[in-house]
Amino acid sequence: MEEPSAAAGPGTGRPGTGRAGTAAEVEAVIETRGLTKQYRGTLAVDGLDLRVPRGSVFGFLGPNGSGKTTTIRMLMGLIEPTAGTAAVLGRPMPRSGRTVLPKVGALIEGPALYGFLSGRDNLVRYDSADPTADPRTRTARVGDALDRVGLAAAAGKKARAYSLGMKQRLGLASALLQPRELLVLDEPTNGLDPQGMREIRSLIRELAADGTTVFLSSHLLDEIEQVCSHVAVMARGRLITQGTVAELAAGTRGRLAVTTPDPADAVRILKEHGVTDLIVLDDKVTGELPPDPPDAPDPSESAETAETAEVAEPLDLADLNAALVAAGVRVRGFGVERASLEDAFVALTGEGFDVAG
Ligand SMILES: Nc1ncnc2c1ncn2[C@@H]1O[C@H](COP(=O)(O)OP(=O)(O)OP(=O)(O)O)[C@@H](O)[C@H]1O
Repeated sequence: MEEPSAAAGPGTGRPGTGRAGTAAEVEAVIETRGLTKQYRGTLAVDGLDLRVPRGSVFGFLGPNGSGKTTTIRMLMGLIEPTAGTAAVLGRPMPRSGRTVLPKVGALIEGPALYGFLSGRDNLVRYDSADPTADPRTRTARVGDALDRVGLAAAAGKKARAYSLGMKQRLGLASALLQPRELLVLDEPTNGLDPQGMREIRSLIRELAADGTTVFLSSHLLDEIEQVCSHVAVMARGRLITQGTVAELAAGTRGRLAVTTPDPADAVRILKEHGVTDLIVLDDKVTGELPPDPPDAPDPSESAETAETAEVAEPLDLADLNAALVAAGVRVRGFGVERASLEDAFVALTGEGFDVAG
Protein backbone atom coordinates (compact mmCIF):
# COMPACT_ATOMS: atom_id res chain seq x y z
CA MET A 1 0.00 0.00 0.00
CA GLU A 2 1.23 3.47 -0.81
CA GLU A 3 1.91 5.89 2.02
CA PRO A 4 0.37 9.34 1.96
CA SER A 5 2.81 12.08 0.95
CA ALA A 6 4.93 13.36 3.78
CA ALA A 7 4.66 17.09 3.46
CA ALA A 8 0.97 17.72 2.74
CA GLY A 9 0.42 18.21 6.42
CA PRO A 10 -2.26 19.87 8.49
CA GLY A 11 -2.64 23.57 7.92
CA THR A 12 -3.32 26.68 9.90
CA GLY A 13 -1.81 29.31 7.65
CA ARG A 14 -3.53 31.91 5.57
CA PRO A 15 -2.73 32.32 1.89
CA GLY A 16 -0.55 35.32 1.05
CA THR A 17 -2.34 38.26 -0.44
CA GLY A 18 0.37 40.22 -2.24
CA ARG A 19 1.50 39.69 -5.84
CA ALA A 20 5.21 39.58 -6.45
CA GLY A 21 6.83 42.69 -7.80
CA THR A 22 10.28 42.77 -9.31
CA ALA A 23 11.66 44.76 -6.40
CA ALA A 24 14.23 42.96 -4.30
CA GLU A 25 12.46 44.00 -1.11
CA VAL A 26 9.49 41.68 -1.70
CA GLU A 27 9.57 39.18 1.12
CA ALA A 28 11.14 35.83 0.27
CA VAL A 29 9.09 32.73 1.07
CA ILE A 30 12.03 30.49 0.21
CA GLU A 31 15.63 31.58 0.64
CA THR A 32 18.69 29.36 0.52
CA ARG A 33 22.37 30.15 1.03
CA GLY A 34 25.02 27.83 -0.29
CA LEU A 35 22.60 24.92 -0.06
CA THR A 36 24.48 21.75 -0.91
CA LYS A 37 23.72 18.03 -0.99
CA GLN A 38 26.46 15.55 -1.58
CA TYR A 39 25.59 11.91 -2.15
CA ARG A 40 28.34 9.38 -2.33
CA GLY A 41 30.06 10.27 -5.59
CA THR A 42 27.39 12.78 -6.67
CA LEU A 43 27.16 16.47 -5.90
CA ALA A 44 23.39 16.61 -6.42
CA VAL A 45 23.01 20.27 -5.34
CA ASP A 46 26.01 22.58 -5.34
CA GLY A 47 25.99 25.86 -3.38
CA LEU A 48 22.46 26.96 -4.23
CA ASP A 49 21.42 30.59 -3.47
CA LEU A 50 17.72 30.66 -4.29
CA ARG A 51 15.22 33.42 -3.56
CA VAL A 52 11.50 32.94 -4.15
CA PRO A 53 9.46 36.16 -3.71
CA ARG A 54 6.07 36.01 -2.02
CA GLY A 55 3.20 35.99 -4.51
CA SER A 56 5.28 34.62 -7.38
CA VAL A 57 4.63 31.56 -9.48
CA PHE A 58 8.20 30.36 -9.40
CA GLY A 59 9.41 27.84 -11.93
CA PHE A 60 12.35 25.68 -10.90
CA LEU A 61 13.64 24.61 -14.27
CA GLY A 62 16.24 22.09 -15.23
CA PRO A 63 16.78 18.85 -17.09
CA ASN A 64 16.31 15.51 -15.36
CA GLY A 65 19.02 14.93 -12.79
CA SER A 66 19.87 18.62 -12.35
CA GLY A 67 19.04 18.57 -8.63
CA LYS A 68 15.48 19.89 -8.45
CA THR A 69 13.92 17.10 -6.42
CA THR A 70 16.89 16.98 -4.05
CA THR A 71 16.49 20.74 -3.45
CA ILE A 72 12.76 20.40 -2.81
CA ARG A 73 13.36 17.56 -0.39
CA MET A 74 15.80 19.74 1.56
CA LEU A 75 13.35 22.67 1.54
CA MET A 76 10.61 20.46 2.96
CA GLY A 77 12.91 19.05 5.63
CA LEU A 78 12.73 15.53 4.21
CA ILE A 79 16.53 15.29 3.93
CA GLU A 80 19.36 17.18 5.63
CA PRO A 81 21.65 19.38 3.56
CA THR A 82 25.35 18.55 3.55
CA ALA A 83 26.10 22.28 3.80
CA GLY A 84 24.37 25.65 3.59
CA THR A 85 21.03 26.86 4.89
CA ALA A 86 17.41 26.93 3.77
CA ALA A 87 14.65 29.17 5.12
CA VAL A 88 10.99 28.60 4.27
CA LEU A 89 8.43 31.25 5.27
CA GLY A 90 11.27 33.00 7.07
CA ARG A 91 12.20 30.04 9.27
CA PRO A 92 15.14 27.67 9.08
CA MET A 93 14.51 24.21 7.70
CA PRO A 94 14.50 21.41 8.69
CA ARG A 95 14.58 22.80 12.27
CA SER A 96 11.26 24.68 12.03
CA GLY A 97 9.37 22.01 10.12
CA ARG A 98 6.62 21.72 12.72
CA THR A 99 5.82 25.42 12.41
CA VAL A 100 6.40 25.82 8.71
CA LEU A 101 4.98 22.69 7.09
CA PRO A 102 1.35 23.26 8.17
CA LYS A 103 1.43 26.42 6.06
CA VAL A 104 2.87 24.64 3.05
CA GLY A 105 1.02 22.34 0.68
CA ALA A 106 3.42 19.99 -1.04
CA LEU A 107 3.11 17.48 -3.82
CA ILE A 108 6.37 15.63 -4.25
CA GLU A 109 6.90 12.75 -6.66
CA GLY A 110 3.20 12.24 -7.35
CA PRO A 111 0.27 11.98 -4.96
CA ALA A 112 0.14 9.07 -2.55
CA LEU A 113 -3.42 7.77 -2.62
CA TYR A 114 -5.35 4.72 -1.46
CA GLY A 115 -6.64 3.17 -4.67
CA PHE A 116 -9.42 1.22 -2.94
CA LEU A 117 -10.93 4.40 -1.49
CA SER A 118 -13.00 6.88 -3.44
CA GLY A 119 -11.54 10.28 -4.21
CA ARG A 120 -13.72 11.81 -1.51
CA ASP A 121 -12.75 9.19 1.09
CA ASN A 122 -9.07 9.74 0.34
CA LEU A 123 -9.56 13.39 1.24
CA VAL A 124 -11.58 12.50 4.33
CA ARG A 125 -8.64 10.33 5.40
CA TYR A 126 -6.18 13.15 4.92
CA ASP A 127 -8.41 15.58 6.75
CA SER A 128 -8.96 13.16 9.66
CA ALA A 129 -5.19 12.85 10.06
CA ASP A 130 -4.99 16.59 10.69
CA PRO A 131 -5.43 17.25 14.41
CA THR A 132 -6.24 20.91 13.75
CA ALA A 133 -9.08 20.10 11.33
CA ASP A 134 -12.55 20.44 12.90
CA PRO A 135 -14.49 17.19 12.22
CA ARG A 136 -17.78 19.12 12.15
CA THR A 137 -16.72 21.05 9.06
CA ARG A 138 -14.93 18.13 7.38
CA THR A 139 -17.60 17.37 4.79
CA ALA A 140 -17.72 20.97 3.64
CA ARG A 141 -13.93 21.24 3.55
CA VAL A 142 -13.56 18.06 1.49
CA GLY A 143 -16.39 19.18 -0.81
CA ASP A 144 -14.72 22.55 -1.36
CA ALA A 145 -11.35 20.94 -2.15
CA LEU A 146 -13.00 18.56 -4.65
CA ASP A 147 -14.81 21.50 -6.26
CA ARG A 148 -11.60 23.46 -6.43
CA VAL A 149 -9.83 20.84 -8.52
CA GLY A 150 -12.88 19.93 -10.61
CA LEU A 151 -13.37 16.46 -9.15
CA ALA A 152 -16.80 16.90 -7.54
CA ALA A 153 -18.55 14.77 -10.19
CA ALA A 154 -15.97 11.95 -9.91
CA ALA A 155 -15.66 12.11 -6.11
CA GLY A 156 -17.42 8.76 -5.55
CA LYS A 157 -15.18 6.79 -7.93
CA LYS A 158 -12.36 4.67 -6.54
CA ALA A 159 -9.03 6.48 -6.87
CA ARG A 160 -7.49 3.53 -8.75
CA ALA A 161 -10.00 4.16 -11.55
CA TYR A 162 -8.82 7.77 -11.86
CA SER A 163 -6.69 8.88 -14.79
CA LEU A 164 -3.21 10.14 -13.96
CA GLY A 165 -4.46 13.72 -14.31
CA MET A 166 -7.33 13.06 -11.91
CA LYS A 167 -4.94 11.48 -9.40
CA GLN A 168 -2.72 14.52 -9.67
CA ARG A 169 -5.71 16.80 -9.09
CA LEU A 170 -6.76 14.72 -6.08
CA GLY A 171 -3.23 15.12 -4.72
CA LEU A 172 -3.56 18.87 -5.17
CA ALA A 173 -6.94 18.78 -3.43
CA SER A 174 -5.29 17.10 -0.43
CA ALA A 175 -2.76 19.94 -0.30
CA LEU A 176 -5.63 22.44 -0.48
CA LEU A 177 -7.76 21.17 2.41
CA GLN A 178 -6.33 23.99 4.45
CA PRO A 179 -5.35 27.46 3.28
CA ARG A 180 -1.67 27.55 2.39
CA GLU A 181 0.86 30.31 2.09
CA LEU A 182 3.03 28.27 -0.22
CA LEU A 183 2.46 25.37 -2.58
CA VAL A 184 5.46 23.27 -3.58
CA LEU A 185 4.84 21.06 -6.59
CA ASP A 186 7.47 18.71 -7.96
CA GLU A 187 6.90 18.17 -11.69
CA PRO A 188 3.11 18.54 -11.32
CA THR A 189 2.34 17.72 -14.96
CA ASN A 190 4.81 14.84 -15.36
CA GLY A 191 3.25 11.95 -17.25
CA LEU A 192 0.02 13.79 -18.03
CA ASP A 193 -1.53 14.02 -21.47
CA PRO A 194 -1.90 17.49 -23.01
CA GLN A 195 -5.44 17.89 -21.66
CA GLY A 196 -4.35 16.87 -18.15
CA MET A 197 -1.43 19.29 -18.37
CA ARG A 198 -3.73 22.14 -19.37
CA GLU A 199 -6.03 21.38 -16.43
CA ILE A 200 -3.22 21.39 -13.89
CA ARG A 201 -1.72 24.57 -15.35
CA SER A 202 -5.00 26.44 -15.20
CA LEU A 203 -5.48 25.24 -11.64
CA ILE A 204 -2.02 26.58 -10.74
CA ARG A 205 -2.92 29.93 -12.31
CA GLU A 206 -6.14 30.08 -10.28
CA LEU A 207 -4.33 29.31 -7.04
CA ALA A 208 -1.73 31.95 -7.79
CA ALA A 209 -4.44 34.49 -8.61
CA ASP A 210 -5.78 33.94 -5.08
CA GLY A 211 -2.41 35.01 -3.68
CA THR A 212 -0.78 31.64 -2.91
CA THR A 213 2.91 31.54 -3.78
CA VAL A 214 3.52 28.53 -6.02
CA PHE A 215 6.94 26.92 -6.40
CA LEU A 216 6.94 24.29 -9.09
CA SER A 217 9.70 22.28 -10.63
CA SER A 218 9.60 21.36 -14.27
CA HIS A 219 11.83 20.20 -17.07
CA LEU A 220 9.42 21.78 -19.57
CA LEU A 221 10.39 25.22 -20.77
CA ASP A 222 7.08 26.05 -22.37
CA GLU A 223 5.31 25.12 -19.14
CA ILE A 224 7.41 27.63 -17.21
CA GLU A 225 6.77 30.29 -19.85
CA GLN A 226 3.04 29.63 -19.72
CA VAL A 227 2.45 29.69 -15.97
CA CYS A 228 5.39 31.26 -14.17
CA SER A 229 6.24 34.83 -13.29
CA HIS A 230 9.73 33.88 -12.10
CA VAL A 231 12.22 31.19 -12.93
CA ALA A 232 15.45 29.67 -11.63
CA VAL A 233 17.49 27.59 -14.03
CA MET A 234 19.43 24.57 -12.73
CA ALA A 235 22.03 22.54 -14.56
CA ARG A 236 24.15 19.79 -12.99
CA GLY A 237 23.31 20.78 -9.44
CA ARG A 238 24.11 24.45 -9.90
CA LEU A 239 21.94 27.51 -10.20
CA ILE A 240 22.61 29.10 -13.57
CA THR A 241 20.33 32.12 -13.15
CA GLN A 242 17.14 33.34 -11.49
CA GLY A 243 14.78 36.25 -12.05
CA THR A 244 11.51 37.07 -13.74
CA VAL A 245 10.71 35.10 -16.87
CA ALA A 246 10.57 38.39 -18.80
CA GLU A 247 14.02 39.47 -17.56
CA LEU A 248 15.56 36.18 -18.48
CA ALA A 249 14.15 36.16 -22.02
CA ALA A 250 15.06 39.84 -22.47
CA GLY A 251 18.65 39.10 -21.50
CA THR A 252 19.03 36.95 -24.58
CA ARG A 253 19.42 38.56 -27.97
CA GLY A 254 16.78 37.49 -30.44
CA ARG A 255 17.56 36.49 -34.01
CA LEU A 256 17.54 38.99 -36.82
CA ALA A 257 14.82 38.18 -39.36
CA VAL A 258 14.64 39.70 -42.84
CA THR A 259 11.78 38.94 -45.21
CA THR A 260 12.81 39.54 -48.81
CA PRO A 261 12.27 38.20 -52.35
CA ASP A 262 16.11 38.41 -52.72
CA PRO A 263 17.34 36.04 -50.00
CA ALA A 264 20.71 35.20 -51.63
CA ASP A 265 21.73 38.87 -51.86
CA ALA A 266 20.44 39.47 -48.35
CA VAL A 267 22.62 36.64 -47.01
CA ARG A 268 25.70 38.14 -48.71
CA ILE A 269 25.12 41.62 -47.28
CA LEU A 270 24.27 40.33 -43.80
CA LYS A 271 27.42 38.19 -43.79
CA GLU A 272 29.49 41.22 -44.73
CA HIS A 273 28.07 42.95 -41.67
CA GLY A 274 28.99 40.19 -39.27
CA VAL A 275 25.66 38.38 -39.03
CA THR A 276 26.32 34.65 -38.52
CA ASP A 277 24.41 31.36 -38.50
CA LEU A 278 22.32 32.53 -41.49
CA ILE A 279 19.35 30.37 -42.34
CA VAL A 280 17.14 30.86 -45.42
CA LEU A 281 13.59 29.57 -45.35
CA ASP A 282 11.67 30.62 -48.50
CA ASP A 283 11.64 34.41 -48.41
CA LYS A 284 12.86 34.67 -44.82
CA VAL A 285 16.50 35.01 -43.78
CA THR A 286 17.40 34.75 -40.11
CA GLY A 287 20.74 35.04 -38.38
CA GLU A 288 22.64 35.79 -35.19
CA LEU A 289 23.60 39.39 -34.70
CA PRO A 290 27.26 39.92 -33.84
CA PRO A 291 27.90 40.38 -30.13
CA ASP A 292 28.37 43.94 -28.91
CA PRO A 293 32.02 44.78 -28.40
CA PRO A 294 32.96 45.24 -24.74
CA ASP A 295 32.42 48.76 -23.35
CA ALA A 296 31.01 49.97 -26.63
CA PRO A 297 29.79 53.56 -26.68
CA ASP A 298 26.09 54.20 -27.22
CA PRO A 299 25.60 53.99 -31.01
CA SER A 300 23.14 56.90 -30.90
CA GLU A 301 26.00 59.14 -29.75
CA SER A 302 28.26 58.08 -32.59
CA ALA A 303 28.37 59.40 -36.15
CA GLU A 304 30.36 56.47 -37.53
CA THR A 305 29.10 54.32 -40.37
CA ALA A 306 28.04 50.69 -40.45
CA GLU A 307 31.35 49.67 -42.07
CA THR A 308 33.40 50.77 -39.06
CA ALA A 309 30.71 49.71 -36.62
CA GLU A 310 31.58 46.11 -37.49
CA VAL A 311 34.99 46.53 -35.93
CA ALA A 312 34.54 48.75 -32.91
CA GLU A 313 30.86 49.41 -32.22
CA PRO A 314 27.57 47.59 -31.86
CA LEU A 315 25.84 46.95 -35.15
CA ASP A 316 23.15 49.56 -35.71
CA LEU A 317 20.07 47.83 -37.09
CA ALA A 318 19.03 50.95 -39.03
CA ASP A 319 22.42 50.94 -40.79
CA LEU A 320 22.07 47.25 -41.55
CA ASN A 321 18.65 47.78 -43.08
CA ALA A 322 19.99 50.72 -45.11
CA ALA A 323 22.91 48.58 -46.33
CA LEU A 324 20.50 45.90 -47.58
CA VAL A 325 18.42 48.47 -49.44
CA ALA A 326 21.52 50.20 -50.86
CA ALA A 327 22.66 46.82 -52.23
CA GLY A 328 19.36 46.45 -54.07
CA VAL A 329 17.83 43.93 -51.65
CA ARG A 330 14.06 44.47 -51.54
CA VAL A 331 13.14 44.31 -47.85
CA ARG A 332 9.57 43.40 -46.92
CA GLY A 333 10.17 42.78 -43.25
CA PHE A 334 13.07 43.53 -40.93
CA GLY A 335 13.35 43.03 -37.20
CA VAL A 336 14.68 41.06 -34.27
CA GLU A 337 12.50 38.14 -33.20
CA ARG A 338 11.77 37.90 -29.51
CA ALA A 339 14.00 35.46 -27.70
CA SER A 340 12.20 32.66 -25.91
CA LEU A 341 13.08 31.16 -22.58
CA GLU A 342 14.50 28.26 -24.56
CA ASP A 343 16.93 30.61 -26.32
CA ALA A 344 17.88 31.96 -22.91
CA PHE A 345 18.45 28.49 -21.52
CA VAL A 346 20.59 27.41 -24.44
CA ALA A 347 22.59 30.65 -24.24
CA LEU A 348 23.10 30.23 -20.51
CA THR A 349 24.03 26.58 -20.38
CA GLY A 350 25.36 25.94 -23.86
CA GLU A 351 23.09 22.92 -23.89
CA GLY A 352 19.98 22.02 -25.79
CA PHE A 353 16.79 21.38 -23.94
CA ASP A 354 14.33 18.54 -24.11
CA VAL A 355 11.40 20.80 -24.89
CA ALA A 356 8.94 18.05 -25.68
CA GLY A 357 9.64 16.43 -22.33
N1 LIG B 1 19.29 9.26 -2.71
C1 LIG B 1 20.23 9.48 -3.64
N2 LIG B 1 21.40 8.82 -3.61
C2 LIG B 1 22.36 9.04 -4.53
N3 LIG B 1 22.24 9.91 -5.55
C3 LIG B 1 21.08 10.60 -5.65
C4 LIG B 1 20.02 10.43 -4.70
N4 LIG B 1 19.01 11.25 -5.06
C5 LIG B 1 19.41 11.90 -6.16
N5 LIG B 1 20.65 11.51 -6.52
C6 LIG B 1 21.44 12.03 -7.67
O1 LIG B 1 21.50 13.44 -7.56
C7 LIG B 1 21.36 14.06 -8.84
C8 LIG B 1 20.20 15.02 -8.82
O2 LIG B 1 18.98 14.29 -8.73
P1 LIG B 1 17.54 14.95 -8.58
O3 LIG B 1 16.53 13.85 -8.48
O4 LIG B 1 17.57 15.96 -7.50
O5 LIG B 1 17.40 15.71 -9.96
P2 LIG B 1 16.08 16.29 -10.64
O6 LIG B 1 16.51 17.55 -11.28
O7 LIG B 1 14.97 16.36 -9.66
O8 LIG B 1 15.78 15.25 -11.73
P3 LIG B 1 14.49 14.35 -11.94
O9 LIG B 1 13.51 15.26 -12.57
O10 LIG B 1 14.98 13.26 -12.84
O11 LIG B 1 14.09 13.87 -10.57
C9 LIG B 1 21.22 12.94 -9.84
O12 LIG B 1 22.49 12.68 -10.39
C10 LIG B 1 20.75 11.78 -9.01
O13 LIG B 1 21.16 10.57 -9.57
